[in-house]
Amino acid sequence: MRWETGRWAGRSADAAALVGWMGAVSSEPVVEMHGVDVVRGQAHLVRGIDWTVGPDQRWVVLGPNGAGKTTLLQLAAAHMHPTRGEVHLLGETLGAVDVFELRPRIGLTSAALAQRIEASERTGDVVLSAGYAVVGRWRERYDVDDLTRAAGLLHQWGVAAMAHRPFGTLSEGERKRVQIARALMTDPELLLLDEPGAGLDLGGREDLVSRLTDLARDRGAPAQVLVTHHVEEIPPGYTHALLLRAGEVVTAGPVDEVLTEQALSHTFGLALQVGRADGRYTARRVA
Ligand SMILES: Nc1ncnc2c1ncn2[C@@H]1O[C@H](COP(=O)(O)OP(=O)(O)OP(=O)(O)O)[C@@H](O)[C@H]1O
Repeated sequence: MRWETGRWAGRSADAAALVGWMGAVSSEPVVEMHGVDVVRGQAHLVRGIDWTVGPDQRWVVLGPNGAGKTTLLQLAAAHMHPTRGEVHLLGETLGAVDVFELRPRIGLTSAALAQRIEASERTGDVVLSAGYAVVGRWRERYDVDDLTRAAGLLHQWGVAAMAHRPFGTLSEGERKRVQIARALMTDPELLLLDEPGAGLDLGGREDLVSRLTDLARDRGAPAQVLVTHHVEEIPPGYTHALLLRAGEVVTAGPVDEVLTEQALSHTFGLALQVGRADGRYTARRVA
């Protein structure tokens, strides 16, 4: 397999400039949802969703447990179809496109995906096998470009030293970074991160936020959507926010305009005091 551009590994200054120029030229939305409902039995998982993600935008999706965040991400990953409404991804329409052709263009990390990785799988293979959208090596063939790209991503995400170790022996923080490297392996146009900070200690979270900040600020990087429960996990460089409560959008737009005390308090159903320093947010209950 081959990739046309080496966005992440060993990119030259000329190539970086070219990618930046191409990003500026292509302003087509990567995600567009209109009036989207997902219904299971009597339950509305999400309702009336209107949402557009541009190619150079970085979105955080915030909301309490059960708000519908994972459902929204599953739609954006082409892993779920809407019950009503329209979902357009990378210029294609869900329901009128072969999702198996669409999915390699979208990088996804989620707890459900992580659970499918065998503990005995070698860490390097976890990243490498993303090119075939499989978990676990079998009889796929990889060329030197594949190996170079996987090695570059393992290095970029600080897990190169563990490439030969079984995935199950890695710490939670290391596993999270390996999953992001895997999600980037196919050079996706859209990167979806479902709670990448879950289960990390303070050091692990800070390390992840700092790496995600670098990725957010990389002009050649894909559009990004990060789901979290915690404003502390929002990497500086994220441009937009969508607040979700009981399956409905509370508000969505530029991050500074959306993350107000009023909107966050309504979203989480408790009075919150919100702080911001050096591009990072904090929130705590009003005493
Ligand atoms: N198949 C289903 N049938 C009925 N209800 C469902 C189904 N799948 C999910 N739900 C419900 O839909 C709601 C939204 O679920 P979703 O996983 O999208 O929320 P979430 O915001 O990601 O939650 P969390 O933060 O806890 O992960 C939840 O109340 C969940 O119980």
